[in-house]
Amino acid sequence: MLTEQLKGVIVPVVTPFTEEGELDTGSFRHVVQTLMDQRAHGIVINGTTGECPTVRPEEVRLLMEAALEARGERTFPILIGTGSNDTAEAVSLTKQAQTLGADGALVVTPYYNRPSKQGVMEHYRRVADVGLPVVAYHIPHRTGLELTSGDIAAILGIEGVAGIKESTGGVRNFIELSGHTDKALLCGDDLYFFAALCCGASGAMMASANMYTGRFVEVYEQFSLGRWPEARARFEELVPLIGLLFAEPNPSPVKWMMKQTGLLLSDRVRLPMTPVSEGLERKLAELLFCDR
Ligand SMILES: O=C(O)C1=N[C@H](C(=O)O)C[C@H](O)C1
Repeated sequence: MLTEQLKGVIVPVVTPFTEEGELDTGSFRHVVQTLMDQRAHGIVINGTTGECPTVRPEEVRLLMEAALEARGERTFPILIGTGSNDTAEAVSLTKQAQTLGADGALVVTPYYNRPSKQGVMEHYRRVADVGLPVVAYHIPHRTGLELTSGDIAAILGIEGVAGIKESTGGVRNFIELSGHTDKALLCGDDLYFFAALCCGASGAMMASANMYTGRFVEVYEQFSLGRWPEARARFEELVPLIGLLFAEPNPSPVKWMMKQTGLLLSDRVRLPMTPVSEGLERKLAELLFCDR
């Protein structure tokens, strides 16, 4: 069951493009390999950080093939983002993810059309019926749909839903859900990573962990060993980085950094996403420089 594997640092991987905006599967394979070498606990392909709105299903197939190649025989959960505000499409994308060999699907709540709670429940029931474990993704500031912890508990009660990625910008839902579900609670808000662990999260899905993955993993490892002050100290070291990576729309800042460190050949994003400003480049460079 995927639920037990949904812990630690799960990285929503960036989708590398060439300078011309074509998919760069070679860099993607290299990034996945690096994430595994740095002890990440899993990845998400085609998440928000993977620029899902502009990545086509055929490209998701190519990314998955590259990730499977990098994984080899290792145990390393690979999830694919299959969310849509059209239930039929979310079902179809989840079926595709299952066929491609994914271990689970990350399914954001239906955005923009603001369905009723009943509609949201039915959406998840239909997607979970595909038979691929589902991680629901609650991110009200992006979707325009806010759920209560009671609503989330109801979604977690659906058979086939393995966990929730929670990005409400706080820890209240972790406090209210922890101890009331055996499904995985994952933090999807990088700045709350340590706080969420303290409030019952089993791990996090964080865009920032594309960079310095091993350091994010150390926070989790220290926490798991009960060394909370050490975990907190490690996390505090990462706070300035997280701040800068979200100072402009994700994933442009993290792609820029990954290019500087040689992880990516290009920091190209697809419109409507735009490159980082020169001002932010300077701040990111300072952080990279100080780190050497
Ligand atoms: O790609 C993701 O999944 C994440 N996206 C969030 C966002 O961009 O809002 C941030 C989080 O780190 C993971």
